[in-house]
Amino acid sequence: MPIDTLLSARWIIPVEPDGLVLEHHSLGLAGGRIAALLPTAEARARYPDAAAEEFPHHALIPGFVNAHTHAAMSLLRGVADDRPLMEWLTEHIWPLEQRWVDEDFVRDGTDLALAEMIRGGITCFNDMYFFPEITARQASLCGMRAVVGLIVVDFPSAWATEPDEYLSKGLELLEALNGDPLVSVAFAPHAPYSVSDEPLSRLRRLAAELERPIHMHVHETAGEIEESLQRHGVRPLERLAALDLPGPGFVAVHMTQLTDAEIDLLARSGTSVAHCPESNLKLASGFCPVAKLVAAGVNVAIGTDGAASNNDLDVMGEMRMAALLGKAVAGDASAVPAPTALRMATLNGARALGLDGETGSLELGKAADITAIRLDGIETQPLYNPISDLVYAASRHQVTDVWVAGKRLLHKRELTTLDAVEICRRAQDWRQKLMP
Ligand SMILES: CSC[C@H]1O[C@@H](n2cnc3c(O)ncnc32)[C@H](O)[C@@H]1O
Ligand SMILES: [Zn+2]
Repeated sequence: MPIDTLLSARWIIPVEPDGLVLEHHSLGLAGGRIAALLPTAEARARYPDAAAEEFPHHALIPGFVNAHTHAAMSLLRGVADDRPLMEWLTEHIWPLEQRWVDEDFVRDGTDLALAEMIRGGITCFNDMYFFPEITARQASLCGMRAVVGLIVVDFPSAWATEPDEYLSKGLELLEALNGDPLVSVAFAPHAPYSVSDEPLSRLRRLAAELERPIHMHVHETAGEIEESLQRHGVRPLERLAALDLPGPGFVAVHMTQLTDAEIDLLARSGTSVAHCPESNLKLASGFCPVAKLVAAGVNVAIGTDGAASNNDLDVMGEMRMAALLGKAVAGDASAVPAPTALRMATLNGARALGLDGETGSLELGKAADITAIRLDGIETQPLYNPISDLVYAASRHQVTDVWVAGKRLLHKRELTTLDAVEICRRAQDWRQKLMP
């Protein structure tokens, strides 16, 4: 296919190979895919007919992958701050969800999250929430890449009443999305403490048969371990291992409580960890031992969690926090260096979701999921090393342009497929309803 678009930038950071920074290079796109990566002078001579765009002060990087979120919870941002997980969930969030969550809530909350994520350079998110068909529809309408969770939980909600119904509705969605180029599904049992063995075994069999990932909160707090020891006589991961859940398609979210033997189990099984440092800090859940996991060979990705426990959907911010916190927890300033943090926020997220053949790095043949970040402002001067600036100094406000599968969703900080004014108006309506 002939090159249709040439994006020329001061820096291109492909993420694979690790740490590489290319100066004055261009990406050639063809039909929404990366078809060329070469020095700009050569690219201009070779592809004179391509639509050319210059990014003279920018780095082009792979779009960020948000490996764990609850997009629609953006409408609950700030409703119950400064509480620990179980009090936050059982006394505030779950009652609000029982009262308010319906198709309209998920539509408007997802749109708000999509707008925030795109403006933050995110091109793919892994979601877990009620009414996943609405999340899938909204992601698809705006052109975002998404993995939508087929949720399973023992308690009833406005979406389904019991595990069998959650699973059968989920399978209907899987069928409806079959062949969708941007939106796919993962099985998403909520947590070990909220899903019983029987539905876990059933979804584990389905996930293997249908080759879909499993996405679950695991070992989020010390209280979760205590409760499992009392109820089941074993720690949650041991129970999940007995049910054969850990494996290359398993995405374990949080993982703040880990023994060395458990880290070994994660590494041996090929399980990915979705690290959500800001949510873990805000709920005082604990610290994920990222440096130990990386050293053991575990694929560590980065998630924001929902906006009700964070309170933003900013993967760049999480990437910086992951690098800083990783060093502090390890007691080693060389732990989680900047290129590792950038890889966690991009390619490792794609790998956790089984999408590393498609996205997560700027490599030939992959989808053109690209983020442009301007690095000539005061905040990133003088610039010695663009990867250092991206991780330790820059912020999401420097993101100017975002493409998913070659389609530009953000142009000079303006959303091209979402109506920002209408999204804010609807968010305000919800605020009025929830807290009149
Ligand atoms: C079954 S839909 C997802 C469910 O998860 C809740 N949730 C949001 N953040 C967290 C978290 O950090 N730990 C556990 N559960 C969380 C959300 O409110 C939905 O009810
Ligand atoms: Zn979560």
